[in-house]
Amino acid sequence: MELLSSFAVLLGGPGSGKGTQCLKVAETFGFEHIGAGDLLRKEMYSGSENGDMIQKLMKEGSIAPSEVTVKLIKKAIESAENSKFLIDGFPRSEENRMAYERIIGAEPNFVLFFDCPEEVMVKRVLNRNEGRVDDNEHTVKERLKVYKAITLPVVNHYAKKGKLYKVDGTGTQEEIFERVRPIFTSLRLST
Ligand SMILES: Nc1ncnc2c1ncn2[C@@H]1O[C@H](COP(=O)(O)OP(=O)(O)OP(=O)(O)O)[C@@H](O)[C@H]1O
Ligand SMILES: O=c1ccn([C@@H]2O[C@H](COP(=O)(O)O)[C@@H](O)[C@H]2O)c(=O)[nH]1
Repeated sequence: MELLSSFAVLLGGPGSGKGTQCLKVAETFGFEHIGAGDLLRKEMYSGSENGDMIQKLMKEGSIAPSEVTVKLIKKAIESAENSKFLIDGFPRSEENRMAYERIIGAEPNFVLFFDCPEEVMVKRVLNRNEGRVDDNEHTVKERLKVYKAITLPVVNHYAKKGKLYKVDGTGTQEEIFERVRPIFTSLRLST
């Protein structure tokens, strides 16, 4: 897709801090932040025909069909004025990744992976207090199972390709951003 000049992906478990760090990167380095979960939540509340299906999957901690998520991401890329994108929380499965590569025709320049202990991630999710349908003890446990079985293979794929930057996801938001900042500074992605 010609609209993409730089394309970074942020992955990590539930509550690892992807969304929080994406906002800081977007503001500091001028990227367009595309949150896959945010797009799905918007679709869920829009009254679309997929709304009930998305809500059910989110409550279960499962992953939405690739065509649905890729279509939403494609639309967000096409309607953005920016050509530098941060994709937050996608691809979540090898199937997601392959669908994205087939439909959008692009691979990320690099991938940040937030490495965070489970107990820290669970605590953050349960304290989030944003009224999300998946911020409860049952769903976070299911999300962790999905993350380990289905998302970590994607992380390993990018590691094998030499595209993965592993970031310690513990500490304060500011401490984590000071680990993220040099990665974006040193890569000097095109504008
Ligand atoms: N370093 C941090 N220390 C304490 N709390 C944090 C930190 N980073 C983020 N949080 C808080 O933890 C919660 C989860 O963070 P965030 O939404 O960024 O994670 P995420 O990886 O995008 O999660 P999810 O995949 O569930 O959407 C939020 O309430 C956020 O404000
Ligand atoms: O690519 C994606 C991204 C998200 N989901 C579903 O949404 C929730 C919450 O996602 P966040 O990125 O943490 O906001 C996730 O557990 C999935 O149910 C998805 O299906 N595909």
